[in-house]
Amino acid sequence: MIEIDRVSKTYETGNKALKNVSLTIEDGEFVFIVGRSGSGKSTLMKLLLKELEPTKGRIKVNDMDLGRMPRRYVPKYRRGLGVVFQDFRLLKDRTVFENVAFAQRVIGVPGRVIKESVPEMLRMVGLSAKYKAYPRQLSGGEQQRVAIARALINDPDVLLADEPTGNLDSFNAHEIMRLLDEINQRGTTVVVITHSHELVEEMGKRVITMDRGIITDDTGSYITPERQRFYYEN
Ligand SMILES: Nc1ncnc2c1ncn2[C@@H]1O[C@H](COP(=O)(O)OP(=O)(O)OP(=O)(O)O)[C@@H](O)[C@H]1O
Repeated sequence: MIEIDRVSKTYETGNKALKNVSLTIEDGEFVFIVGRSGSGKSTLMKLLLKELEPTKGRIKVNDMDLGRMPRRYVPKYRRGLGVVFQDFRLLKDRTVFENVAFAQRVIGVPGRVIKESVPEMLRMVGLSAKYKAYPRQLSGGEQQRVAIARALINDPDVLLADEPTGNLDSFNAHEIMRLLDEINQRGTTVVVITHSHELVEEMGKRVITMDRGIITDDTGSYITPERQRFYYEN
């Protein structure tokens, strides 16, 4: 569960990126975060990744209070989250297989396990045939699938995706959304930041709208506003 409790973030420039934002995302939810440029979406993502610290308020992920997390634990915490970006961020000089395997190698997963886990993950994202290819030999949609496979290989509870379809055409964007939905059906909590109204409407999921640092709308949630209020008042 992700619990954001009265969080504000003011940058050194005086820019108030988030103003007293409270939000709960339950295990297993699929949530879109939308809002125009500068509304605070990426700031929220960076706070969740503990790349930034809130100016005020508290963030808990799976009952861990990020503000009290020892520095040495942060890399391990981040590895527990799957992250996907608009620009894929693959290793250009490594194959598809190696890009996914790398995430396991760095945490010391034995080679014999990787030999089984990577092909299985590539099957899940529909890229079994391309395991030997290099990123430059793949389409944008395929590169994003590799990035998703890499994000999921260590079995995170939460997948955070920042504009995952921003560089894709409409067909590939739909395919990636379908894949994220499937991943969510398998039990992973999925949080997607996007500008695409079309995709958001089609998916029929919870949509959190941000504007100038506050949440202006939260629809389609299976947590009622009453429950949210109860939670924060108790
Ligand atoms: N490092 C920074 N220093 C100062 N101000 C910042 C910094 N990063 C973001 N901001 C400001 O904080 C506000 C929120 O920015 P943020 O990047 O979170 O918005 P966003 O909703 O993700 O926008 P976009 O959709 O364009 O990515 C903006 O006013 C932005 O200019």
